Amino acid sequence: MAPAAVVVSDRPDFLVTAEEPKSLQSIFIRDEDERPKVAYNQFSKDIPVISLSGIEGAERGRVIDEVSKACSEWGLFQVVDHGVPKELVDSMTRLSRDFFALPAEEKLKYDMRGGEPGGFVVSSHLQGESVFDWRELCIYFSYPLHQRDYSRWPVKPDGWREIVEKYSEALMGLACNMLAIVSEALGLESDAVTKACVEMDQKVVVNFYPKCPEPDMTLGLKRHTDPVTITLLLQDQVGGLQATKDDGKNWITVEPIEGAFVVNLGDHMHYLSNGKFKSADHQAVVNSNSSRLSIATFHNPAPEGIVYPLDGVVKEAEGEKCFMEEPITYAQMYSRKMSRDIELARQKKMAKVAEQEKS
Ligand SMILES: O=C(O)CCC(=O)C(=O)O
Ligand SMILES: [Fe+2]
Repeated sequence: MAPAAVVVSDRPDFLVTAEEPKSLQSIFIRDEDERPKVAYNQFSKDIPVISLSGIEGAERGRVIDEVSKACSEWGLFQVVDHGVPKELVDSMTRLSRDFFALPAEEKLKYDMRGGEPGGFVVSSHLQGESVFDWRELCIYFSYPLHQRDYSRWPVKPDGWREIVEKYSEALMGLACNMLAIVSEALGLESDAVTKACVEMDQKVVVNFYPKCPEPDMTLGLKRHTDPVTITLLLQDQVGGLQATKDDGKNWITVEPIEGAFVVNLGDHMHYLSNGKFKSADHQAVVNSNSSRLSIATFHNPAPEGIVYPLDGVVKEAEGEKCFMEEPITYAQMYSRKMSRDIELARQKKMAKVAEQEKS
């Protein structure tokens, strides 16, 4: 039964109904070149798995070397022995699943389609998408603390709010530790990246990908790079996160590792490193056997934070050039990226219409 909510866009209210759909609505069908090329459960071991055990002591040098290599090649790696308590991760996962199992009416109390800061939405919180993603999501704007708006934090299931608070704090700690390692991997002081972020902003995005009737025709989350500095992603054991390091020619499915976080560098980090470190190029695929849960925790600078290669990264004496013409703010970087994405999608759609009219 459809919920009694005011539909303010053509975005569907929810994906999961009592009756599972037998086929995909056309709004979810991707062009052939965007569809999955590798199975959701054909796992690859190419993405490095790095143990953080001993990073405050004798192991720091090893971790820096491994992170440096992974960031130059993929902008992506997994970490284990990261110190985030297992019970916290387990509670966060269980309560997240419980949230998506709530009736649509309950989830839609936090409907984000009117542009509200946080809550529930289907497909994406971004405007202007021409094809929808096969996902439901719940977003928590968690940092800076003085901007936290608890009226957008779901009260159900019981106890989730408190767990999200603890989880977001633990992940802010891990993100700062990882950014210290990344700074050192660039040959800089450990606080170089966090200083460039001024005041760190954090968003916890809980992604739920229901079973999909025609998973080969669609994506759970289209190909993208995260705009942020660093993302910490927790995924369940189903599989579906895919990455490419050669502009989409070859894709791999990241092997789910119990209790690990996938660490993703975003565009901001790519710019700070003068392109030495990649912004991970990735997507999420879905399947018809089981639903999947992932929790992406994004960390980025304040809107006025400066996007420009960090002092000391560009080795001019070695003939290296700065690859940005001028510093811009993070807000500018973000809005340019969004307009570029929308423009590319528009051009693609027009080319497709022109092609159809010819034939
Ligand atoms: O679900 C996943 O594995 C990927 C999620 C992701 O890339 C994102 O939320 O930006
Ligand atoms: Fe992402």
